[in-house]
Amino acid sequence: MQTDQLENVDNGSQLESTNNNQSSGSTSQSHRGFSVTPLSQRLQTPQSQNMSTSRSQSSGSGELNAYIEQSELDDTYDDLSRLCWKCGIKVLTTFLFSYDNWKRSQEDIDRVMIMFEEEMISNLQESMRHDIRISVIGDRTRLLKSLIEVITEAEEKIEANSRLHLILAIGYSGQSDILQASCKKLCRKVRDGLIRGEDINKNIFEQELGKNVCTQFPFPDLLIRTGGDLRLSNFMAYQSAYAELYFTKTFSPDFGEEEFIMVLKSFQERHRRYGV
Ligand SMILES: CC(C)=CCC/C(C)=C/CC/C(C)=C/COP(=O)(O)OP(=O)(O)O
Repeated sequence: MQTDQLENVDNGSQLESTNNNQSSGSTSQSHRGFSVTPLSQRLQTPQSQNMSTSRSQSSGSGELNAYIEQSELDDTYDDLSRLCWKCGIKVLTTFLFSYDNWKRSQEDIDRVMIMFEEEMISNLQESMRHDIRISVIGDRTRLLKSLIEVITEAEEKIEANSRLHLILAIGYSGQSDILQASCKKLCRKVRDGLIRGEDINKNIFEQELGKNVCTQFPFPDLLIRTGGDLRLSNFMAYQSAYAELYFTKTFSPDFGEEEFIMVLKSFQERHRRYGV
C-alpha cells in the first residue's frame, strides 16, 4: 500500500466523518475512536506490542488510539508509530507484557525486562524527535528499579509531546485495572466520605479507570490481535466493551502497512450501534 493511498483512504478527518455518519448522534458512548489491539505471540519472542486508536466524537480531530503486538519492539516501533500518525491516529497502546506473564520462566522474564529498558532508552530520543509522548500502564511494583526510573524519565521528559501518545502496557491486566483502579479507589473514597456509595455511576467509575493516562481517548475503537489466537488475554477488559475486533494469523513482526490499511478500511465499513 502506497502512501498516497494511505492518505486518501485513512486520513483522520475521513475516519471521523465516517464514524459520525455511523453514529448519527444516537450513541450514548462519550468516547469513540479507533483502536488496534496487538496480538499475543507465544514463540520465544520476548514481547509483543499492541496498538489501539481512539478518536473523540466531539473533537473532530480524527484522533486515533491504536494497539498492536509485536515481537521486535525496535523494528516495528517506528513503523507502527509512523503508520498511526499518517492515518490520524493519536493514541497507540502496545501490549508488551501482561501481569499474567509473570508466570513465565524467570529467564524469559529477565530477558524481556532488559530489552524493555534498552528500548525505552533508545526510543526516548526518537520520541523526542518525532513529538511522541510515552506513557506506561500496568503494575510497576515488580519491575526493576532501573526500569522504573527509565520509564519515569521518559514519561516526564516528553509529557508535552502531542503527535502520538504511545502507551506501553507492562505488567498490565485488564481485570486488575478494574479491581485496583476503580473498585478499590472508589471504596476508599466512600470510606473517607468523599462520595456516597449510591452516587457511584458509570461516569464516576470510568474516571477512576486509567484516570491519569489517557483521559481524552480512554477507549480503544479497534483492537487488533495478531498471531492467530482468538482472545484478548486480559487486555482492556472494560474499555474494549464496544471496540471493534480484528483477528489475524499474521505475527506482529510481519504485520505491516498493507495489512494495517486493510484493517482500517474494514473498520471504516463497520456499523457501530452501541446497542441502539
Ligand atoms: C516472559 C515473556 C517471554 C513474555 C512475553 C509474552 C507475551 C507474548 C507478551 C505480550 C503481551 C501480551 C500480548 C500478552 C497476552 O498474551 P499471552 O500469550 O500472555 O496470552 P495467553 O496466555 O492468553 O495466550
